[in-house]
Amino acid sequence: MILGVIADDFTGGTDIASFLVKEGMSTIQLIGVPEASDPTPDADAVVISLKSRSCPKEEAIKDSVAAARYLKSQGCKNFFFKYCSTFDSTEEGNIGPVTEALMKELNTDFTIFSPALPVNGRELFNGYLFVKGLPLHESPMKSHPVNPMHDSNVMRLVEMQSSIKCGLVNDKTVKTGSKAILDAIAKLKDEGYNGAVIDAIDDADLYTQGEAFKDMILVTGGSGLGMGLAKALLTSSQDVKEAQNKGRPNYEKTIVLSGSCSAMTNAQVAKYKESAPSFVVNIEKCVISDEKTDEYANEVCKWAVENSKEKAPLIYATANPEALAKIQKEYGAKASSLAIENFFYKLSAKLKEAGFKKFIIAGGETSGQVTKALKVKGFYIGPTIAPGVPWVKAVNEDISLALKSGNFGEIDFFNQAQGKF
Ligand SMILES: Nc1ncnc2c1ncn2[C@@H]1O[C@H](COP(=O)(O)OP(=O)(O)OP(=O)(O)O)[C@@H](O)[C@H]1O
Ligand SMILES: O=C(O)[C@@H](O)C(=O)CO
Repeated sequence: MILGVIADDFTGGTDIASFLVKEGMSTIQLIGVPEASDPTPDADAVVISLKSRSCPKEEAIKDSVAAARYLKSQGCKNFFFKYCSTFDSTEEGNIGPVTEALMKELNTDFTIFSPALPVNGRELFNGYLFVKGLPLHESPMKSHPVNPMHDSNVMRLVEMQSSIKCGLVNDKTVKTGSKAILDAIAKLKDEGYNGAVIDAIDDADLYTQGEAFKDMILVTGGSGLGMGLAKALLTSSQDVKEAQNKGRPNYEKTIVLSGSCSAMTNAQVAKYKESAPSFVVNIEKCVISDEKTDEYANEVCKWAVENSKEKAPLIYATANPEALAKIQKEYGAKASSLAIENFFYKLSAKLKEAGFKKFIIAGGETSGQVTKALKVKGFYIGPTIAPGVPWVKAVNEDISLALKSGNFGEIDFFNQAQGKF
């Protein structure tokens, strides 16, 4: 194994995995930490996807350290803690605490924070994160249902969450080259820093970062750095098609499930509804009780079977910021999001029983629930649908999935995913 990745959610895991595969690294993604007795994964890169992004820091630390220990036991020397390119972690978030715990576990005294993903509009300049040209706290991320972002300064976010003293390597230094980056880090270390945010405004910056950090035991960041690191770590050129083969999708009964309320998913849902059968989830029916949710999931599954024609039917809870604020006021933010997640969990198990084999899912948490319900243990990473969204094929079931991060993909994504790959 060349690289071990600990991803804090499912779509985040498939996102980085797709960039690794695109550089020619054969990659397998595992759901949660495997048992020691499970077969050793045979791939250049192993991505362990957790569901730790929004959970209390103690739980996130426990799961992330367990993942690091497993990777270590498989001979891994290069570790990557993958979180969202929009940081998705408020003052109370766990990126800082998990990073500190991983540094301790891996016995290293310095790491870097590099969330940028320019191909999807997430750029870092002077330590400030921008989303499609807007500072993070002014972007649609300000009204995220679980992690609303109110600060765009990544150094400040890291220091608010942890005891890491976090400096900056700015874009001017990155553009000077990998040696300049390492010199800047040596200087920061002398000044007592044990972490640094690294700017990147384009892919070239990320390849330079990969070159600089290929010998760093632990790096943290988004899938952009994964691309840079994969290129730097691979010693010979690889056959990308070959690396993607095991993850190519089957062509069977397909369903689209959307539990993301991101701006892009709202637009994608609106577009897809124009030409495909669609069903909007009634939150009221999901908050009453587990039993009622189960009954409701049966009803919705029946609708999906009856409406499974040429185009895959869409079932969505996706709401715009105003509608979401109203729901959250009425039922509570946590209670409503958990109720929707529980609904998608129940529904997907029923859809599988009803013969659906291809799942296109929007939203990281939602993908986590669906994957769990489908009893998928891991995936082979296949061809890319949009930057950061590959088709993946379950290692233990005849099921293909496209797990889309909330804001990823173009407006016609749900149609594109149903094309030929
Ligand atoms: N109508 C709704 N009312 C309340 N909560 C909702 C509604 N629709 C979705 N949610 C909740 O919002 C959350 C969306 O998170 P999810 O991770 O699935 O999407 P995302 O944050 O846009 O994606 P990503 O993490 O990949 O960027 C989930 O917990 C989901 O249950
Ligand atoms: O980094 C990203 O933007 C995505 O992989 C993600 O983590 C969103 O859930």
